[in-house]
Amino acid sequence: MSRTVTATYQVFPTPADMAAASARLFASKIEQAVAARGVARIAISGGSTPQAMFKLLADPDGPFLNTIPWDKLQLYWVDERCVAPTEPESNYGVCKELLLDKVPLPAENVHRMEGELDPEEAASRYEAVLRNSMKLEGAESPHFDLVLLGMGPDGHTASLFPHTAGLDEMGRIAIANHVPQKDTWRITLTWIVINQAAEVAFAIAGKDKTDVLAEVLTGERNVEEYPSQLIRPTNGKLLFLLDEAAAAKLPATTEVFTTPNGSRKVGTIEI
Ligand SMILES: O=C(O)[C@H](O)[C@@H](O)[C@H](O)[C@H](O)COP(=O)(O)O
Repeated sequence: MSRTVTATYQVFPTPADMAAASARLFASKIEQAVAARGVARIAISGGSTPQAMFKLLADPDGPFLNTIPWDKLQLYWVDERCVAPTEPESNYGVCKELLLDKVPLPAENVHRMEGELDPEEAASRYEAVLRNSMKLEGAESPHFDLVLLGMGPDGHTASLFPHTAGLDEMGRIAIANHVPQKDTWRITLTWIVINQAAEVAFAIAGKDKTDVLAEVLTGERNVEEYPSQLIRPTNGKLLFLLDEAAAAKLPATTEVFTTPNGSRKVGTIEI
């Protein structure tokens, strides 16, 4: 029996409630990390799910913009499409529009993957960015305080898609991964690096994720088919922030916990 970890899942009524929980987690991890070490290192994913969180973090009337110590945050990406930062598919470009252009996060604290470059060159350069910014030596691995992930309806996370070579990369920090399903290349952190984080949180919403999430969390282990199953933090916490739709086929939650916006359901699963 290989190593298992306890995944905690918190279920919120709507995608907006789940996004609010993601924003609270983002802010609280920064506060905790800065209190402990004077700096917070967070890696974020792209796609559509994080966009509501970006808007909440940047909201001038919200609880985050003027309370997060932005100058103490070092922001990284989990993955990037191989496009220029000005393209609509760019994970960095979307985050820049919705968040970076609206918050006082110093430009030198923003570490984007250079999707406009040759994929392998971009991956190598990103490894150097991580090594330099985290002052890594030798074979030291990056340690993020938080890695925020999404999950595709095919069970991929980051840009680790089913049956792609990236799933077998164990010795690198960041790689170029060819994704035949999309006839494209992506730049992505490896699952080995993601699992070194102090906390990994999936933010997942929508009925198109119901079946795949149930497979990932309660089905047979099949990481080639469901790469999200590779995410089992070595010493960290694994959290799933879900809306009711995405969580519909998970075991009924066992407890209720309260948030600023009311009580929420929580469950745990060994994976
Ligand atoms: O570059 C990306 O697209 C993401 O990093 C990817 O892994 C994303 O998290 C999932 O595809 C879910 O995407 P949605 O949030 O759009 O469902």
